Amino acid sequence: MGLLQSENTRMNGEMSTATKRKREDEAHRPDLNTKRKKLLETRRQLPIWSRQKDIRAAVREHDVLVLSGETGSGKSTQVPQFLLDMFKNGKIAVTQPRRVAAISLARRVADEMGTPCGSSSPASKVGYSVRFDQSTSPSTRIKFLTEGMLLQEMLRDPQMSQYSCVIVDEVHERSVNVDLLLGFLKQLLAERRQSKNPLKLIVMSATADIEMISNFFSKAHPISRGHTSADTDADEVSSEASWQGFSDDEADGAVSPDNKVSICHVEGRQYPVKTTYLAQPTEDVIDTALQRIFKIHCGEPMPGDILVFMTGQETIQSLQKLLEELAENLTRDYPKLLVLPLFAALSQPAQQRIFEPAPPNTRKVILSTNIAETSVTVPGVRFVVDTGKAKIKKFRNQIGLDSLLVKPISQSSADQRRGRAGRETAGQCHRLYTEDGFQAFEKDNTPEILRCDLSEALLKMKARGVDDVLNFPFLTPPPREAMEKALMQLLQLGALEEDGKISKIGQQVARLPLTPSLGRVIVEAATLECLAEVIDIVACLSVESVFLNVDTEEAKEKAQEARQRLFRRQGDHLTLLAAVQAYASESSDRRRWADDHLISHRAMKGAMDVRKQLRAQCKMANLFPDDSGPESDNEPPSEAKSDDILKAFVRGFMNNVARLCPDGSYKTFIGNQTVAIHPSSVLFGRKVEAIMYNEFVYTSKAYARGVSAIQLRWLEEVLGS
Ligand SMILES: Nc1ncnc2c1ncn2[C@@H]1O[C@H](COP(=O)(O)OP(=O)(O)OP(=O)(O)O)[C@@H](O)[C@H]1O
Repeated sequence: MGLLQSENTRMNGEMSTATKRKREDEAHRPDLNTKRKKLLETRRQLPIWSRQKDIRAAVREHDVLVLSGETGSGKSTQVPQFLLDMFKNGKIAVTQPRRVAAISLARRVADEMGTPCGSSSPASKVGYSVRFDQSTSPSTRIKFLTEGMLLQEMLRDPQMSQYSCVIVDEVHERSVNVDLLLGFLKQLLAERRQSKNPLKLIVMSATADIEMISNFFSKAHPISRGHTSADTDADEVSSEASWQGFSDDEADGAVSPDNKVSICHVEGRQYPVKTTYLAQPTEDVIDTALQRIFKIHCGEPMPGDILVFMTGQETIQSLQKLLEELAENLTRDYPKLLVLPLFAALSQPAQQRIFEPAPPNTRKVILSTNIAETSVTVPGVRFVVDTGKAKIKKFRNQIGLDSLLVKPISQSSADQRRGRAGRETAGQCHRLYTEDGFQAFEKDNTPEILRCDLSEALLKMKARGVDDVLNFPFLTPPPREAMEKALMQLLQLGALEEDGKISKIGQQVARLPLTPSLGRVIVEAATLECLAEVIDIVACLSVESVFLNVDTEEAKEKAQEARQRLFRRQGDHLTLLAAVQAYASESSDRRRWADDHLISHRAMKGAMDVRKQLRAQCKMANLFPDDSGPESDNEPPSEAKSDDILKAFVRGFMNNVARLCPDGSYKTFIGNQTVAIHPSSVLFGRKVEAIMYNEFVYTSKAYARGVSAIQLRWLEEVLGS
């Protein structure tokens, strides 16, 4: 009876929650509708609007459409909506290179369609899926995903049966993931062509090599005709009803499956962007950026936010500090400045702050890496300041590792950056390099597949059943040597069997949203029964730096004192664990605790999010010893467990081990390169038998970051296992 009663109460509770949600949905509906109607006016002005019939016809005609069009012409937001009615029985997937774009586009398209976004309501038609954050509903019809997430989905459902159409957006970025996706999709198109559920593919970009992509899929059949935003075809957009219904008779089912490719080009951009260059190259780009930002701020009328493209987190944070100091001295004659950073390691909510309007009489200045370069529209931005540089991942053969190097961007990237202005009104793009400098940039981005470690890509291919990776249909085949190296690494990790087939461990690693090395660490930790602790550390490694940078001597002393209790003599990994555990067990005021310890509260919140997601994923994969998941949250590990934690890391990072040499330097096992412990490490200045590190960075010299002391005999032990 008691059970029944509580069951009843639970059901009543559920019913009332469902009813409440329905009521809330209904209460919001007029709002959503008003917003939709208002946005419809804006959408009608987009250059792509008048091309909807062409685009639908092209999709109907062939399985593949390659669509090019200026930045801001409306590709990412409009094409999925144009096609929605053609695919009544399946979803549309839209891939993006980065999560910030996937989320903001999902929100925008949901607003344009007058539907709630993501998991906020079971009726929501638009959702998104990015690493560590999935937000969809049972009614999702259009799903924005990062390329990596679609690849993950492909492992679970190789036929991608839930999708009738895949849109691969911003293909010019040529990440490894996009190249892999195109190869898989080419194979899948052929397979599904024979089935009752054929697949359609649309590949889009403003700056990609259209011919090369269309040749990859097949011979091209151009259907393009010159068209500008002024050529609006009145019939097509005459009323809201025609937009809603799309019941034109060519719609459903009328497909002509073949392996030909349609090409469509949308001409015209909505608003002009004035581009300026420096007369002379600059020596100090941060200082030049600072001056330019203030020149715009003090000289240009409000409103008008500024988006600045920088190289990475460190340069962003130093410019942010300078800007904020100077902004304090501005007289009341000028508006206030609100400086917002944007880089990949920032937590999702912190990234989303850039989309919120600035307070009254305040100009937003967003300091971003290239993650805001494509696809995003930051409302309010009129001015783009481009330093012309980015951090690029490059595989260094000698040391067998990826490292990040600061390099000039490509012309295509520069045009994408410029394209972030002129989206809501006329804009300006301030290029902090000369016009000759621009001409000297490479035309397109070098495909990542030609310059980075391929182990993650190859593991994904193996997990998807591609055994003969050397003969995979790559858009640009990577060098054979790089492939062989990656296969060797996977073999070392135990992710492949001797015959090259994926192992059970490999399958487990491939399903985790982590690099093969970190994934292998997790699987090893499960065996060594220290999974909860290792997840805490991996969570910290997946977010921005947890320990705040301190630059003055005084701040350094203060930090040293405050953090003393957290520091572990074994190095950074166990120190991070101590920090997460102390933060998680702080029950009164976590923010104050973080401030007192000069720890980033934002990073810690992000790490807690990642920890939650990773725990759930490991539980699903039965990696915890029992069903219950991690037992205790915050118990400091014993000495033996601490060793096991580090051994788990050694298993995944065997190639990142260096031993102490008689001259006091550390030399890598592979490549015999000298590597110094980074000043940010708790091991900085210490001499230990050997070190293991997560990252290799090359600035003034070669540094190891994320470092712990290890014993050389562990290597044998770990390899033996
Ligand atoms: N979040 C937003 N807020 C305000 N306006 C937006 C937003 N998202 C899109 N828009 C408007 O819609 C237009 C089209 O955006 P969309 O992303 O579809 O263009 P695109 O052709 O894909 O551009 P790109 O190649 O630069 O990604 C923008 O120029 C802007 O006017």
